[in-house]
Amino acid sequence: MNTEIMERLKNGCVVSCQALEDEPLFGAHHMAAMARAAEAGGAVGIRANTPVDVRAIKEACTLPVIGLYKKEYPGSDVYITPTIQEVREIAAAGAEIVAIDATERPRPDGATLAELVERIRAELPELGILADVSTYEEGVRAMELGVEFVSSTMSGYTPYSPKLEGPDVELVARLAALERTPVLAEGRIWTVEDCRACFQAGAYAVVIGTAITRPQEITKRFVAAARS
Ligand SMILES: CC(=O)N[C@H](C=O)[C@@H](O)[C@H](O)[C@H](O)COP(=O)(O)O
Repeated sequence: MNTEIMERLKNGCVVSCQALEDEPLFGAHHMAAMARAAEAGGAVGIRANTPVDVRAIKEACTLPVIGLYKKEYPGSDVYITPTIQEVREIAAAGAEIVAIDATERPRPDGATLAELVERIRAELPELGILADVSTYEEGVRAMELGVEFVSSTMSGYTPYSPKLEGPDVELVARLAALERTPVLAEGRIWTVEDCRACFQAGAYAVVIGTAITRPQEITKRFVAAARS
């Protein structure tokens, strides 16, 4: 992929602008506004779900977009851009990078991670690949496949990864120590201290979602604090 875009992400904050159908801010218009706010605040990139949101965000701001397409298929637990079909749609919407599930769980179409990566390279050679992993072993495997980025996104969301309150800083540190593929820290980054800890652990960039773009969850935390 374009190395200039990789450089733009370095040492920066990526804001994940996602709202599912059952959330108050669902809709491409809201997500595009969130992306503009993130850009105004100095974010270096946006992470966004669905082709329609990616397209609206590309029109609304100038930042590189890490696109994903959450889709559930019967019989598979993999839901982040599970097959080549979703990858194609995300690329067509204008994302420079696609985030794919890179856990060891079986994909809905039976393809292995290696096969999916190979297919993306053959069909969409300009597209960067970000591997969403939940463990060190999955991160190493993704690095071996030559992806552009590995992210700690899935740590805490597979049955075999640790359930932590904050980000999995240790996973980021172990993968970053390999000095092989840029490692993004993602998942449950709630505070500036979390963010600093991830950079200190060697993160190439940090992805913050809920703490910036899910007001109902932010409200819940304050409400809980008010009652305690
Ligand atoms: C596990 C999973 O499906 N994570 C998703 C990945 O795109 C999103 O729901 C998260 O919001 C995103 O990773 C950012 O994390 P946080 O919102 O915790 O800052």
